[in-house]
Amino acid sequence: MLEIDHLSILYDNSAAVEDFSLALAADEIVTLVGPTGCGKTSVLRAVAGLIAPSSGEIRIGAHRIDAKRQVPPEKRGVGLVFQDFALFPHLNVEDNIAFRLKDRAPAEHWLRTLGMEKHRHAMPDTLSGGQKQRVALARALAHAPSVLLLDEPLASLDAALKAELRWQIRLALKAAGVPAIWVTHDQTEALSVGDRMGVMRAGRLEQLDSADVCFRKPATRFVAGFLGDAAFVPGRIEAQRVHTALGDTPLGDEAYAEGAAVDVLVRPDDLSLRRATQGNSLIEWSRYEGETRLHGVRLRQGEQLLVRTNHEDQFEEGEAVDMRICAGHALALFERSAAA
Ligand SMILES: Nc1ncnc2c1ncn2[C@@H]1O[C@H](COP(=O)(O)OP(=O)(O)OP(=O)(O)O)[C@@H](O)[C@H]1O
Repeated sequence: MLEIDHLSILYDNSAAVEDFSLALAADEIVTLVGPTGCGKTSVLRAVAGLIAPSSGEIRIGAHRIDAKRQVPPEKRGVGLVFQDFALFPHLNVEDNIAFRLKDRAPAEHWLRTLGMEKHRHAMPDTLSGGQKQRVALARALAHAPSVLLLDEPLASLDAALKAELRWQIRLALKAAGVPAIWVTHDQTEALSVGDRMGVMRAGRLEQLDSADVCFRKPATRFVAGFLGDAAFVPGRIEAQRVHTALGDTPLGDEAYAEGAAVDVLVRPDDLSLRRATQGNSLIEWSRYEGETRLHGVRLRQGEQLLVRTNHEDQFEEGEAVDMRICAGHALALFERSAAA
């Protein structure tokens, strides 16, 4: 059990984390994302016991930690997995995993579960990055932590390995039933492996929700833009629909007065393109992405929007097109007066 209650962390009187609250459910994985320097690692360091809270309280099982009451890191039952693996270079794989364990059965279990059985006698410097991270994870889980903290665990691995390993890590955490905070710079990772995700900005948690809610209904324009390409198209509420120059879309469950002026969050896959000599836009550029193509499309009134289409939809630079909102779901709305 981990509860973080109104945590603030100051370094030299400068706030790195402000009023941060998070309670993890029994086997819940929460990913933490945000721009560099927003305070993600500081939250983990405070939970691990490497720094003290300046104010607020952290509860880990029966331990209560605040500015005045500290609990040494080794007594907290917190497991750590870092980007740089932090394996003991002089111990082989199985001894790394079983380090300081009286009963080696959990080490054996996680060695096998994470597919490292045939490497049990290998030394760390003979392993690939992905294998090292499996060993680090196996070691952390073999010690039965009450909570696991992962700080950029996949940052030093290549893209294909990242995609495979992040899912293996999620499955292992779920099998272990251990709650975890998983810090990452990678939006795709944050969106795919967490039960919930927290988006931080300048020390504060700006949104804490499921990935789907954060992506589709971001609490702020910052969250909208941080999690993917985002354009804000002016719209007006009329007869329970949102009307824009690119067509109209259903109104969600937000309460907006008839006639209200809004900005509609439009992502590249919410738009479609159709060749039309008198269309509302011109193709400025197109980029092949494999399964899809990304197009920079300029409205005749001036603004450029990004549109993602199937790879079969090819357009020439300068070609006239009609750009329309094609999303079937309600798009997120922001008050027109809200500051960007
Ligand atoms: N030991 C320290 N002393 C002084 N300032 C620090 C210290 N550690 C971190 N900071 C500052 O606190 C802020 C938050 O840092 P932190 O490492 O928690 O951010 P982060 O979101 O993890 O960043 P990154 O994504 O780059 O790892 C930053 O402004 C950083 O410069």
